[in-house]
Amino acid sequence: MTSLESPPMFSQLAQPLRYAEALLERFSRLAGLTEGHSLRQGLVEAASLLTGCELSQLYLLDDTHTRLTMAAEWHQGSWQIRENASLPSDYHREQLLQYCLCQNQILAIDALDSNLHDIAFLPDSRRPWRTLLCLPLLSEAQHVVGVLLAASMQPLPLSSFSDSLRLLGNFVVAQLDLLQRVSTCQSPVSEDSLQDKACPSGYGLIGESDVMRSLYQLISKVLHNPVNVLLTGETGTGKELVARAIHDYGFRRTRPFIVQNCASLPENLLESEMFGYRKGAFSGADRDHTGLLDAADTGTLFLDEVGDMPLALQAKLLRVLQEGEVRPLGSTETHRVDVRVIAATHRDLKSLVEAGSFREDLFYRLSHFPIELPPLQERGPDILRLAHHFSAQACSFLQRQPCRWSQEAESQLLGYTFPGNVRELKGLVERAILLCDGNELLPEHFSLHGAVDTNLNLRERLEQVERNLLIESLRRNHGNQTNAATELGLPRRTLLYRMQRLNIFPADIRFQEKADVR
Ligand SMILES: Nc1ncnc2c1ncn2[C@@H]1O[C@H](COP(=O)(O)OP(=O)(O)OP(=O)(O)O)[C@@H](O)[C@H]1O
Repeated sequence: MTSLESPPMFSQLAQPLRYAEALLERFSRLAGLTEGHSLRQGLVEAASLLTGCELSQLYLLDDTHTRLTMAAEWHQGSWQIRENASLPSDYHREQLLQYCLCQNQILAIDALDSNLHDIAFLPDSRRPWRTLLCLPLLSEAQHVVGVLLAASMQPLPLSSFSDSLRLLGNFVVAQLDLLQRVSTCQSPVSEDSLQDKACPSGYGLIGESDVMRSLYQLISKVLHNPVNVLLTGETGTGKELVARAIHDYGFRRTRPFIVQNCASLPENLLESEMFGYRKGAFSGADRDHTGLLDAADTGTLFLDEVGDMPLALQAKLLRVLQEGEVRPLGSTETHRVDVRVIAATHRDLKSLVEAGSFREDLFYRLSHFPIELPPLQERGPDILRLAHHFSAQACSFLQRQPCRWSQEAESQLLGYTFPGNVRELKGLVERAILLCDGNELLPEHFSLHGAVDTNLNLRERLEQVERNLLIESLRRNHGNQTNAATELGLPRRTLLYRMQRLNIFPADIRFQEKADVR
């Protein structure tokens, strides 16, 4: 007979082969479990029986990694149910757990001393706790996601179990993860698959509604044709995204794509940014500076908020569009550039032309090919496609499991008007993911002022609808009550009276206009 040598993992154990057999048996038992709670309980039972400890506990971090919860406990031969087993995010009172979790360090203490070690979180025992083992548990991605603890009143050599128990603990973590993934796939909400819903539908944009299909049609017409494009539509409808799509899928895709927001700089700075300057052009111009039009040469220049461009600069831009010529500040010479200009605005350029603040000739030059982006409200089921896409994106960014959507949360989104369009939806979903401790998104994770609450009676519901309409109009008019009143066909005094009656405050009118980092 050949004798089996004990692997190093078992070398310090008194009866390595018996232990290995028992461990194997636990592995195969746990592998057959298909319920999360039996797996968690199975692990603490195994840890206790394999080590001979009277106590074993499993702590797991929630999906947001802010709360550590005791997921199972085995004490004095049976599973325990403890209330309030959830610990605050810094686990500061449980220094031992904190050390193990935050440092990803195995902790084995042979002589526990309650004066030295803070062990108040351990359950009361007949005799003092004497030895303790804390093992950080890792996910497949090697992130610490929990702690397996074993404690005894006996002087046990607990460190000799640490490697094998850690393998068992990590195995259970992987099984729990698998079960969660399977349950997410089987949930009725995700029947038509999160993946399908989240898939970009055209040119990297999400949306399959008729209005979005018409948009893709228009985009396809200008991909290989260098006409100037004017993108219009409410704020947050995706104008910049479309501009990028036209560049990325068009014949200039390997060339530069430069973005300039015309509302973000004062006139002289905008001019020097766009056209560049020569050394000495103005005080402080101590060297030549290349402008954005040169940087975008052979590529695309995206001019956002073009309606805010000062009149003097509009004349210079017109010259670029007509002649392809640029003259930097402080230079007497012009040079040629080959730039495709895509302009965007959420303002009505025609009325700006009528008001004399936008040049008519530039308007016609820019709007060779106008594309209007539909407001989110007109995109029907795309609202949920986008919502699923943003939640999947946020979860993957946070390295957590995809969240399921409850039907109530979905209905609430569908009943909301989204004055900030896709940008607002994105922000709401990202916030909801952070607020969601479990893995199902519920209405309480969204603070939708405009959503219809089905518990209200008819009068209250009508008031809610009226309130939303007023807020929308005020937001559209940047808080200007006179303009909002005109838009709503009300005398201003009536608008003020209704605002007061419906408790509309300035804070309700403001919303995050530019949540995205450019
Ligand atoms: N169809 C879409 N699919 C996926 N994401 C979208 C879509 N439309 C917009 N977004 C996202 O919404 C956010 C706002 O889009 P974008 O900045 O392009 O809007 P905008 O119309 O240019 O806004 P503004 O007029 O305020 O400049 C971005 O994060 C963008 O990626």
